[in-house]
Order: sequence, then structure tokens, then C-alpha cells
Amino acid sequence: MVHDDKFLRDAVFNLFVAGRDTITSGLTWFFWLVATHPLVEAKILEEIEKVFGAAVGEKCKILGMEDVKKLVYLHGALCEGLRLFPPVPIERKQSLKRDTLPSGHCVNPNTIILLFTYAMGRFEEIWGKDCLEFKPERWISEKGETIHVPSYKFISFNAGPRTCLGKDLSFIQMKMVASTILRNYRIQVVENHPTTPAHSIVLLMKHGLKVIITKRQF
Ligand code: HEM
Repeated sequence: MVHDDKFLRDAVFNLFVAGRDTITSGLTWFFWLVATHPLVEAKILEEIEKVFGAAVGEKCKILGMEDVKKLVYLHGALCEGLRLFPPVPIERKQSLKRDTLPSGHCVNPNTIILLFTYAMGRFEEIWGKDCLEFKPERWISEKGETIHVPSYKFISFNAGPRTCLGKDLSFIQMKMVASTILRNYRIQVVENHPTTPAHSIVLLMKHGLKVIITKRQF
């Protein structure tokens, strides 16, 4: 591998591309889901209050990296959003040479394989009868801990050797942003604003997310 200026430029550019619009997409769909599921919103707020206390001076603080790890319900809500609306909705792979997949399928050299992660997040065979419901509880065990779901099932960050390098960082960032915003502001979706996915490499909203933001009164 050559570590010259061009390599460095491409690596940095890759990090910008991989880590900006994906987080934007994940958070946009997350805020829309939370705004349209008031019970989930209430549970997220309850957890934030429980974990961080309700002292007035504490209200505006931004939660740290270690703090957000305690937000199990919020983690479940984010996973659920990424399952239903994976920021990378289609992945493209291409074989270099003839190979046989673990499933027994044979691929010829240069065969292009498209993985439809958007559909995989909504398969009844994979997620059960309630696969289309937004249910953060799906990710929480009876003991109240996060359930580990293998990445070959929860495919939104890809799986195997080319798994997303920013997976853990993404959860930290999204939890910091989501907890700070939800704790301080109420988000209401503007009525009749169309919410459709754009046909693009990253699953953004075609018309953006139009909301009314109100400061919460403490
Ligand atoms: C919700 C947020 C994110 C999602 C859903 C996501 C998803 C993905 C997916 C599906 C891939 C595999 C693409 C493919 O091979 O077809 C990938 C790769 C990658 N991601 Fe992310 N990503 C996210 C955030 C980030 C962040 C924040 C960073 C870095 C700061 C990052 C860095 C990377 C890199 C470097 C790769 C390439 C890994 C490789 O090919 O070896 N990602 N990501």
C-alpha cells in the first residue's frame, strides 16, 4: 500500500463521504419516527431524566461519550430507525473471480451482486410479524440490556471484513445529538409534508423533513 499524499487525500475524503450523509440520513429518519411515535418519545425522555437527573442546571448539558452508553432505550430506538431506514439502502459487490457463496450460490467473475439492505430490514422471515413496526423494545432484553443482533441480520452497517469502520462512533455521535436535542426541544412534523425516501445512494428524504421546533419548558 502506498502512503503518499493522494492516498491520504482519498482516505480523508472517504471518511467525510462515509460519515456525513449517513449520520444525516440516520438522524433525519430517527427524528421523524420519534416525532410520529409519542410513546417512544416519552420513554426516551424518561430514560434521559433517569440516567442524568433532573437538576435545573443539568438540563442544557451535552452528554459525554461514557454517559450516552447508558441510554439503552435510545440505543434501541436508533437501531430500529436504522433497520427501517438504512442510510445505505443498497450495497453493491462484485466478484473478482469465480466463487461459491456460503448459501451454495455460484458466482462468475465480475458478477455484480446487489444487497437490498432496505428490504432486509423489513423481511418478516428475519424480523417477525411486527417487522414494519417501530419498536425499540425489540433491541432490549428482559433484564433491560441491549440485545446483541449479529451484523449479518442487522445489515445497516454491512458485515464481515468491510464492516463500517465508523459504527461505534456513529452510535456515540447520534446518541449525543439525539439526547441533547430531544431533551431541550419538542419536534413536531409539519402536517401534510410528504415523507418519501429519495432514490439515491444514501437514503435521504426526498423533500427534507419539515418540522416545528419548540423549546421545552423546565
Ligand atoms: C449511521 C451511520 C452510518 C452508517 C449506516 C454506515 C454504513 C456503512 C456501510 C453500509 C458501509 C459499507 C459500504 C459498502 O461496502 O458497500 C460503510 C463503510 C464504511 N464506513 Fe460507514 N456508516 C455510517 C457512519 C460512518 C462514520 C461516522 C464513519 C467515519 C467517521 C464511517 C466510515 C466508514 C468507512 C471508512 C467505511 C469503509 C470500510 C471498508 O470498506 O473497509 N461510517 N458504512
